[in-house]
Amino acid sequence: MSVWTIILAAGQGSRLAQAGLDTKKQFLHHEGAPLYWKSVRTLASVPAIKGFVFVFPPEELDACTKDVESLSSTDDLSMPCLCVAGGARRQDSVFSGLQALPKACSKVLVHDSARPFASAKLAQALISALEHGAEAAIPGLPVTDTIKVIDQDDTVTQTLNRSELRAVQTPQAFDTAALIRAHLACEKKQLSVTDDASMIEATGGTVRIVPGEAGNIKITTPEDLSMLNAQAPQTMLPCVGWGYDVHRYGAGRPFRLGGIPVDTDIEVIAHSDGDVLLHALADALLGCLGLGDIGKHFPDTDAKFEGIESSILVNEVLQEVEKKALTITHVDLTVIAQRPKLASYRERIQKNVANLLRIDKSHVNFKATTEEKLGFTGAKKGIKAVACVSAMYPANQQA
Ligand SMILES: Nc1ccn([C@@H]2O[C@H](COP(=O)(O)OP(=O)(O)OP(=O)(O)O)[C@@H](O)[C@H]2O)c(=O)n1
Ligand SMILES: C[C@](O)(CO)[C@H](O)COP(=O)(O)O
Repeated sequence: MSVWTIILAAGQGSRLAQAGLDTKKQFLHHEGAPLYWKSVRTLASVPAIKGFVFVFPPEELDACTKDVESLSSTDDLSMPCLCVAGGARRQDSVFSGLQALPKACSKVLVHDSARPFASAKLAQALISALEHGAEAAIPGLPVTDTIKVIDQDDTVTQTLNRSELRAVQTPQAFDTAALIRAHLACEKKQLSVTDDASMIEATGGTVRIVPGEAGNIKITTPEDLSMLNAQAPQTMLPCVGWGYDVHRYGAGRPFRLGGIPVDTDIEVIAHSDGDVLLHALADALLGCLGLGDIGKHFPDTDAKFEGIESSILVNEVLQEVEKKALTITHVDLTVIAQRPKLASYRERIQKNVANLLRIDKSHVNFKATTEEKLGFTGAKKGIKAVACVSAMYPANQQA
């Protein structure tokens, strides 16, 4: 059985926008990734699931497609991820997703990215429920409030028998062909619905209920946002990484420090661009991550790093920082050189490193010193740099 999952992330989040939230809820940052990715991390562990189709707002499709590629490679997700543009209504977005499914996909889960806490066990139970011949299986919880029907004047017209009621959630599981048929039929009848199971019901199919999960809430209002933090209590622990690098002076690369070109006739011998400060910084970041050193990640025997800008190397290390949800808190950088004089570059280097690390410049300290004409720096044969990075990492993860 080939099961794919459609992750719906094309909504406008208008109820939260009205409450002043600038970012659409599916793109809120959560556990080091956009919220929509949380469900992928959960559902990818279900053996029957073979791929994902993401539905994004059309205006954000290109940027989101790149993000999905990068998240998928960071998480080593070994299954296909397709991205398509959604429509005005939820059901239009689902239909876009259905059209992107491969022919081999016999069953499909449709899931709101706004429900980030659905479990893999729930998805598995839904898939199993389909095996007994139903066109759809959906999670539902008994309602605990008494539900009244009202008219336009807010007058109660009926009290429903709550033992017959279920509050339904996503993911909802479907026989793919049946769901496509139901969508086409509802489109013809111009039927607007709030979930996909309603379409199966409207076209005479069978929808089974499996027990839903109390924690599987849909982030809809500002009150729900507090659940994001409540669900992920983050105890952060401190760590420190230290980096050191040396470059010899001689005919080679133009002098750069902290990503800034330095106006001097001194050149640096190097395989990369020879930015000794960014190399020390990259080593210190790798130190925090427990991932060795830049020699291991970017060997100077590899032609692809020849002449490479060191900020590119730092950016690659920063992807690891992101992956481990490390928060960089402070950076202290020291350059040791007899020449050139560097005092006038202090602010530019500080600002550039802060931009590179996406932290405030008040947390980047840059200083330069000499070794009183001693040693190889004193003899003006080369330059060295040391970097110290302080960071915080989530306690539930190795630094
Ligand atoms: N045109 C739409 C509308 C909704 N959704 C998705 O459907 C899920 C459930 O919808 P809802 O919670 O209503 O999200 P929004 O439509 O974004 O929120 P709002 O109704 O407040 O605008 C969300 O994951 C949302 O991204 C979608 O993909 N395409
Ligand atoms: C599909 C759903 O999550 C089931 O509860 C719900 O109907 C979506 O409704 P919304 O108004 O699009 O949030």
